[in-house]
This record gives sequence, structure tokens and C-alpha cells, in this order.
Amino acid sequence: MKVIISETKEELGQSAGAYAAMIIRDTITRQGYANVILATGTSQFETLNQLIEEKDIEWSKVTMFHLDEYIGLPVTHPASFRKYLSERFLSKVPSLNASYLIDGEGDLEKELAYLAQNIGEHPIDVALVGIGENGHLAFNDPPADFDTESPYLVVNLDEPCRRQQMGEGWFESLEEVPLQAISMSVRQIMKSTHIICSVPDERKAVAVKNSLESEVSNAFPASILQLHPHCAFFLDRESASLLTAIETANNDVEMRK
Ligand SMILES: N[C@@H]1[C@@H](O)[C@H](O)[C@@H](COP(=O)(O)O)O[C@@H]1O
Repeated sequence: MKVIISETKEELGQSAGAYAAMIIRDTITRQGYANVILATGTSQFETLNQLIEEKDIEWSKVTMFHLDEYIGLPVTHPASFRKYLSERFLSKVPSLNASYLIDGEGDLEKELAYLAQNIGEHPIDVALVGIGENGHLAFNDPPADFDTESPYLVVNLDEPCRRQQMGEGWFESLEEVPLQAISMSVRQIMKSTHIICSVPDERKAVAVKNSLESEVSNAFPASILQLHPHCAFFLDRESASLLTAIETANNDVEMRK
């Protein structure tokens, strides 16, 4: 596990985006294409801003999968993750080989089968993810299902998760936040060759500490990332502020001044 602590969230994004770009370029050079997973939410703002600025990525050789989406939320709603990825990423880079956005508005069984078939045919080279204030990975709130083999599943969103979405300004009231989502499963995320976890902000400090310094447990869903062989955490001073053991443990910790 690699932990890179930057001074600010802007520097965090620059480091994480540049690191993702390096992996995508190297993967395309080696195998001719790259399959990536992109996350959404405020945690990804700076990382995606950097990724779209990166030069020399052959985007036509990149296939993109989408981490999670609300059920029943129109694509025109400000909180729609399809809208987010279309506006903040897809419209800012040249055309990709393909992008598999999650549609949570139609026939869910059909959508789950469609996504499962396509991701099954595209082993993932790099996944960009975030961590929720409740420690969730994608929309797998605690206690997360660490066992399901399904690549995507329908999940119930707990109140802390829904409050976080409202607190970030995506919704005007708690009642407006959907109760369910389609989420990529924990096992599917863990199959990615590389995982890049971008987590800025003081409000994530407890989740970061639990994810990095607690025992692996589905009570802290993102703690499973400790078991991944090529996972890099990009933190800022604030999100890293409660870490203690990590700086002295046998980890690859890089402090950015
Ligand atoms: N569903 C999103 C994920 O795509 C994201 O990676 C993670 C971190 O969230 P945020 O960036 O809002 O803090 O959980 C969110 O709720």
C-alpha cells in the first residue's frame, strides 16, 4: 500500500491524476488498450481535473466503467453521476473506445446483467475510487457485502451516506436523496490491477483512519483496500490528520511539502 499525503486537495488531485495517467499510458503501451473505472463525488473533483489535463493519453484506446449511480434519479438531476461523468470527464477528453455509464432509471435486472457482461469482458487495469464519510467504498455502506460475486448490485443507502450527499449540496433535503443505488461490488473493485483512492477533506479523517489503521472489516468497507497489492491512497493534510500508526508502519508513505 502506498500513501501519498499532500498539503492541499489541489496538490492531492495533481498527484493522483498524474499517477492515474501514468498507469493508463503504461498499460496502453504494454497491451494496446486500458480499462478504467471512474468514481464521482466531491472527492474526485481535483483528480479528474488533473486527469483531463494530462497529455499523451490515447483516449480512443480507453474503455470506462462507472462505479455507482442512484436508482430512480433522472439524468438531468444535479446529483446524477451519469451527468457528473458526462460533464466533468467525457465531454472534456477525446472520444473513448467505450463508456459504460450506469442507468438507474430503467429495468434494473437488465441493467445489472448488461453491466456484468461488459465488465466481465474487460478486466480492469485501474480503478479510481473515493471513500465516504461512513467508510463506504462505492455505494457499499457498512456492513458491506464482501462476499458477493456479482460485479454490480442494488444497495440500500444508509442515513449517514444520504446525509453526506445532502451536506455536499447535491440535494436540497434528506427526503430527496434516493434510498437505493446500483453499486459496483467490493469484490469487483478489488479485481482491478491498480486502485487509486483519492480522499481529501477533514470530514473524511475518521474514515481514513478506520480504513488504513483498523483491522479489515466490513464495518469499515474501505479497509479491504489494505489487502490490495497495488493500492495507492492520495490524502491531504486534513484527511490524514488522525493517522498515527501509518507513518511508522512498514508502508510506502510519501509526504509532500
Ligand atoms: N458514490 C460516490 C462514489 O462514487 C465515491 O467514490 C465515494 C466518495 O464520495 P464523495 O466523493 O462524495 O466523498 O462515495 C460516493 O458516495
